[in-house]
Order: sequence, then C-alpha cells, then structure tokens
Amino acid sequence: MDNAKTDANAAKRAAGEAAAALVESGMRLGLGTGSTTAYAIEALGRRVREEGLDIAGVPTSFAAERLARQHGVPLLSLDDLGLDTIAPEAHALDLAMDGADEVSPSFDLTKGRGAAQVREKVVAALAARFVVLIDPSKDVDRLGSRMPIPVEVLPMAEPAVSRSLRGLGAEPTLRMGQSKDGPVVTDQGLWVLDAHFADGIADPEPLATAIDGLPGVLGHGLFIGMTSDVLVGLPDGSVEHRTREEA
Ligand SMILES: O=C[C@H](O)[C@H](O)[C@H](O)COP(=O)(O)O
Repeated sequence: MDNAKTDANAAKRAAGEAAAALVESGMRLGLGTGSTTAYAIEALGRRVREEGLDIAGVPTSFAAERLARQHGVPLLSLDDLGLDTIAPEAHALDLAMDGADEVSPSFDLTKGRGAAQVREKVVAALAARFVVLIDPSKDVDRLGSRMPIPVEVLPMAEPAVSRSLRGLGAEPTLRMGQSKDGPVVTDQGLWVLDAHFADGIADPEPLATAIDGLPGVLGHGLFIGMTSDVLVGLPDGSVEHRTREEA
C-alpha cells in the first residue's frame, strides 16, 4: 500500500476509535456508512465483547448493517425506537456517528460517495448529537469543491431532474456501477445523479432546499446545520475534536 493510503487509513482509524470512545452504556446510536465509520463499528463491537457495553444502533445502509452484524453490534430499526411515544422535538437516538466527503468551516457537509446519504440523513436527524468522522483530506473551504453533490432520483424522473440541476448551475452525471453494468442502484432501488459545481457552492442552504423541492428527488448529500462534532483523525493516531460552538 502506498504511504498516502496508509496515512489516510491510520487517520480514519483514529477518528473511528475516538468516536467509539464517546459511547456510553445504555446509548442508542446511529451507525453511519463508509470506510471511516467502519473503524468505529469495529471498535464498538470490541467494546461490546470486552466491556459488556450495552448499546444498540440503527444502521444507515445494508453495508452498515452487515458490518455491525459481523462485529457483534446489536441493531435496531426505526420501528424498534417507539417513535410514536417520543415527542417530535425530542431525540430518539443519543448519538449518530458517520463519515463525510467534505466538511465546511461552518460544519456543513457533503455526503454520499457510497450512495447512502438519504438513510444517513434520516438517522442523523433523530440524534441528539451528530458526530462526523473524517481524515484531514475532507476539510474544504467550499462544499462541492472536492466532490459532486449526490442526488437520489426516481429512474423515470432522471432527465427532468438533470435538466433542473443544470438550471441550478450544476453539471449532473448519472453514477454508473463499478462491478455492475448500468447505473448504480441504491438501497432503495433508485439512481444517483452526481451534481458537479465547477467553482464549488457559494451558498449551500438555498441550494439544498431547491434540490429537495424537485419532483422525483428522494434526497441529496448536502447536510446543512446538522453536525454537532467533528473528529479529525490524523496519520499519527491523534484526533482533533471540534465542536459546533467553535465553528
Ligand atoms: O454514502 C456514503 C457516506 O455518506 C459516507 O459516510 C461518506 O461517503 C464518507 O465515506 P468514507 O468514510 O469512506 O470516506
């Protein structure tokens, strides 16, 4: 493995393990998707086995669910949370942890490299604390400068949504499978348009609202105003913990 990859993996592991260390017995968690959160799920499984940590987590994708099972992390579905007995303004989860593709100085995010952004947003929105785990490559001045914005669409609506995204200043491309011919099909059976913004996004909040309003869109990877903590893992194994108050 080349040095850059080894450094990135060490940084991701540091962030993941720091996230698992924030967890206390009795907590209900959101379990994110991706290579960074995978280290957190692995560390949580270890704590369940070795310390008897009493936790359960809602997975944000088939991938997260499989990983949690593999590491012995108990799982919950939204049905198990008893949401009908919890006031709408109260939090059903104590802490959700997840990776990100971009983090802005004001803690807004781009997510969805792994096409899990819609379930991830549902779970993060239920949590009292949303902890984002990154390596330093994810820090950006402007969202959209490092990664396109994933937009999950109904297949029949793809041409209409593509046209609307062009109207919002993006160049959309349909995400194609790597080990499958044709488009990537999400956990919901839908497609993903990656909306590229040549100069990044000057004002993400109105853009997020505009994309949410397009007929045929299930959701997108802009996470505005949701993050409470960012854990930045570094290649030497140390972790920088930023909290929203500092942003
Ligand atoms: O769909 C994927 C998720 O949004 C991931 O959390 C995000 O892409 C970050 O993944 P990774 O930790 O592998 O960079």
